[in-house]
Amino acid sequence: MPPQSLSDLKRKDLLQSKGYINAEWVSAASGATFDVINPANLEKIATLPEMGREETTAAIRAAHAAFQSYKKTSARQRARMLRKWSDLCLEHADDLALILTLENGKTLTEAKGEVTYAASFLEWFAGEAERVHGEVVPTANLNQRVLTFKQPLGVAACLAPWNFPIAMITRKVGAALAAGCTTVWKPAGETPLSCLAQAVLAQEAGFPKGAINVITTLEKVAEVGQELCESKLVRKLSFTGSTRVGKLLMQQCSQSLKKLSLELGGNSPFLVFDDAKLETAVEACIMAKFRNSGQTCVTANRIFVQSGIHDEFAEALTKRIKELKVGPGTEEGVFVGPLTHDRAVEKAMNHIAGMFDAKKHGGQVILGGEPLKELGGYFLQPTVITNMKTSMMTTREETFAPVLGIYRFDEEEEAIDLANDCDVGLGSFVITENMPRMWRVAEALEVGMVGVNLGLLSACESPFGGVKESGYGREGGTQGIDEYLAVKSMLINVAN
Ligand SMILES: NC(=O)c1ccc[n+]([C@@H]2O[C@H](COP(=O)([O-])OP(=O)(O)OC[C@H]3O[C@@H](n4cnc5c(N)ncnc54)[C@H](O)[C@@H]3O)[C@@H](O)[C@H]2O)c1
Ligand SMILES: O=CCCC(=O)O
Repeated sequence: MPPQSLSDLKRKDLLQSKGYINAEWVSAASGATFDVINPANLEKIATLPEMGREETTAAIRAAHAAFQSYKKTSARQRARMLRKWSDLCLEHADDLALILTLENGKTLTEAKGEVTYAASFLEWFAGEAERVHGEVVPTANLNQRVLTFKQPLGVAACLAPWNFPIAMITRKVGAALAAGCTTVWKPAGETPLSCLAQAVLAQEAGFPKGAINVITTLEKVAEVGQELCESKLVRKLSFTGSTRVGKLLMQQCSQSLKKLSLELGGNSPFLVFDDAKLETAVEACIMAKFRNSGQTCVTANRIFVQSGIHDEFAEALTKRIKELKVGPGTEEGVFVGPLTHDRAVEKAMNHIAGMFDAKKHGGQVILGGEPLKELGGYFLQPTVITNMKTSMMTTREETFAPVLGIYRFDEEEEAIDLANDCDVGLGSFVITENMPRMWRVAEALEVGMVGVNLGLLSACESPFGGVKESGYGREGGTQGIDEYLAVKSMLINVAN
């Protein structure tokens, strides 16, 4: 039987119930706490300090003090610590996955996949650390030489979301520490435990006192966020989460003109053309839609299907979705776990049956459409709606749930226009066997990432990020580390 509760952890010290500041596990000065809830059964699994401005300031100061010596470490030293941290993640993958499943809801299989994904960023940035270099630039003035080098920005605030709490923290922190920055982490209040477990492993990997600090908060998130944005000691802020909060953080960072990376909401189009292989289209759609129960920033949100394959695709997809088992992530065979919090269920139900609902506008719910209250947690039936119209709410806003709406189109240009008629542009998927079309469509889509004949856009080697209101900056890839570095140029007089 798979592990079921936190008492099944093999390494008990991975479960921490305090914040982490300057290499010490600390409570909130006020003594306030908040509870972490298992979304599969709504039971309390932990109680953590409700930290605010005071603890955030202390964490920033600790990171700033640590930066003075950490910035002088060699890239090789930093790479070795990152590699060790990566190895520790893989060694304790079962425990990390269990913590993740219990606080986020995703299945143990997916959680293990996320741990491997998280570790891959640490290994990737270990390599990148040693490849940071400047250039010698030819000059018109022969009495001068110009060269550049790159230096760490300073303290980096890393704000992780609840949908991928382990991988999003390593994607940010791995790059920051590789670059020579020190860090303050702010996990989402729903899922702080897996970040704290990562802090335990990072500490074990040898990162010095103050290089890693973790602030835990649920109710005081606005206060903590504001302090991280406004502090002049913080030189970089990286946030993954909603566009609403991303805009707020950008405003708050304007006073200190911090460098920002914002990986915000998406509304990924999934385009199936008549020439697609049916099985490829169905399997890619299952992955793109049902990974993490639809709570992924690149989740396929608008499924555009060409008329010639539309009915066959809708039928095959619905048949396949009926096979997906819904239940707690710790149960064997489950493919779709609960949503992570009650707001997610509410939002999805609004998209299906709210004021601007799909049903009212002529959508046909051909599968699901209701919460699964009898399961005891934040569960929703996997839902398929056909006859989708652009007037519906889910056309404009990502649903972030296992709700799949299918739109019909006739021409390639029409599909591109529909896909681009959107304020955000993060992920996209194109299913076609026609190579010239693949290029045409990929180049025309206003997004940061395109998946062709697959349903997953996640790889540490590939730059991850968006355009439009999906934010800016890239994480992972060769670009990821540059977000934490400043280029300095040096002009040298070589005249005799
Ligand atoms: N891009 C992503 O990976 C991602 C992640 C989470 C949510 N979302 C989108 O956002 C929608 C709403 O989700 P939600 O209800 O959790 O969103 P939200 O806007 O309430 O919060 C999003 C995240 O921002 C943090 N946050 C909230 N207010 C903050 C503040 N003032 N300062 C600093 N951090 C703050 C929260 O801890 C949370 O992690 C989802 O349905 C989805 O569309 C996207
Ligand atoms: O949801 C945000 C990140 C998902 C991913 O990296 O695949």
